[in-house]
Amino acid sequence: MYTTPHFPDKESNQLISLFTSIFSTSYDGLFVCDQNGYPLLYNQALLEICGMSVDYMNNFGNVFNLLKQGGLPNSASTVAIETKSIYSAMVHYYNGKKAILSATPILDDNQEVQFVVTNVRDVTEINRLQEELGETQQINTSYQIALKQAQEQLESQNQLIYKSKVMHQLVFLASRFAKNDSPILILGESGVGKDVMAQYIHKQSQRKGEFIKINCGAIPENLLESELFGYEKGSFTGANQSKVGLFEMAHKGTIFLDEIGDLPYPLQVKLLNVLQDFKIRKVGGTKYREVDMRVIAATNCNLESLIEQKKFRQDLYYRLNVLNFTIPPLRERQEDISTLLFYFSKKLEKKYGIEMHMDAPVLEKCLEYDWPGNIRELSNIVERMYHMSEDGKITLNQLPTYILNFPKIAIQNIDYNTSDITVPLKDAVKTFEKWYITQMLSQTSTMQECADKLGVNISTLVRKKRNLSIM
Ligand SMILES: Nc1ncnc2c1ncn2[C@@H]1O[C@H](COP(=O)(O)OP(=O)(O)OP(=O)(O)O)[C@@H](O)[C@H]1O
Repeated sequence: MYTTPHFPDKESNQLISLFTSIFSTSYDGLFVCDQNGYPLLYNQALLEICGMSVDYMNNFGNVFNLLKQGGLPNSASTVAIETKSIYSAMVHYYNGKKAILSATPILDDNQEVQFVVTNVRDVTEINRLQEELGETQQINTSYQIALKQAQEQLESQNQLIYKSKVMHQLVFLASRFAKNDSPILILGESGVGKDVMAQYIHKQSQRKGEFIKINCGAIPENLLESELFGYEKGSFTGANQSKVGLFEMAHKGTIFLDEIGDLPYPLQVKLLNVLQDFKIRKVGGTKYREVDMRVIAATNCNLESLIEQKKFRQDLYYRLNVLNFTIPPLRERQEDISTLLFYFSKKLEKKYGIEMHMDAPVLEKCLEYDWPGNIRELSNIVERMYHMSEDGKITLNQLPTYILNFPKIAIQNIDYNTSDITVPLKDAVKTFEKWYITQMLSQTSTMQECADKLGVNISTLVRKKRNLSIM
């Protein structure tokens, strides 16, 4: 301690009152005991930190006994008395407070302990803040991991991007379907994302095997069977060695049968047999093998109408249709248009390194357009606009004219009494046709009945439905 010339006389009462106020105004607990651990002095802060009363302090005897009886969780004074040196420790009091104790022995001329002065600093709040900080850091780390995963997902191929409520509900349903092994039939127009959805279901499932995709319409009929089932060596001319089929490759995984409506009729019964007992036999083989696979099929055809036309087996339809959902066309989920525009432009920016800036009228036009090719078409348009633009700036000039001139009309809105007709005849006829067929479909129970009432044959109706994007 340092004093100045103004310091009062050592004997004065002023000095005692000065020390008393220092003691009582200290935020730290102060405790002074003699060489036997009997308390001599303490302050209010000490009582609050340790959770003790004046009565208790006056009557507990010495600190050694108190410690033995468990009245204190820890004591620094006793150690300082025994070791004659300064001792610090951390203590967690019974009232929940945490403190750092620092006990300093005061030695006489013979180096014997006369007193011990203990400083008790409440660190409960600091500890709490430290814990909070630790927790915040942990949360922060987990957010960073989640953000990184989201970023990786965005960068990886075949991502399912959506914002609309209807897609949220579908993805939720798909996640539930992913938990079991029943066949799933995914319906929807071309380019709506059936393939992406099938992959999503596989990723969400516990299936460790591969996701195998086959486009049933793209492989010639005579090759399809051997592709699906595999073949044994010598089973036909050119089969120089045996080949594993796609069903077998999908063992423990998922087989995705795209364009199932195009599966040749004779193969449909073979697929049905596989779906019933999950046993396959290679072409030219004699042995059956069990396959554990999940089957997801997809089509943009109206299977019910194909059944009516005897082009698709009803029993196979029932087997495939255990779980099903229809992915709506893009024009019915406008919220997804801007999200997908943003997603595809980010992908291009990443690939080519030039930022893309889209004028607001371009987005408006994209929202008005009906996207018959759905997301596939949207993705292609974004790519085209990007490559046609100068420095990534997209204006209406980069939009194809058919989107630019696309009429946003609804048949119900055409005013037949006005002379101010601006819609081209071709578009007006198309819009009317779409409205008329939709009305007729809603009033009839089968495609055949609808075709009969419209006076067209069923294949015309199917073609018109597809061309006019009628679901
Ligand atoms: N929700 C989506 N998010 C991001 N990309 C998508 C989404 N849906 C589809 N795509 C992309 O659009 C394209 C067409 O999707 P996909 O092949 O899944 O459609 P489909 O319905 O299976 O079409 P088809 O009936 O012609 O086989 C693909 O490039 C796909 O990556």
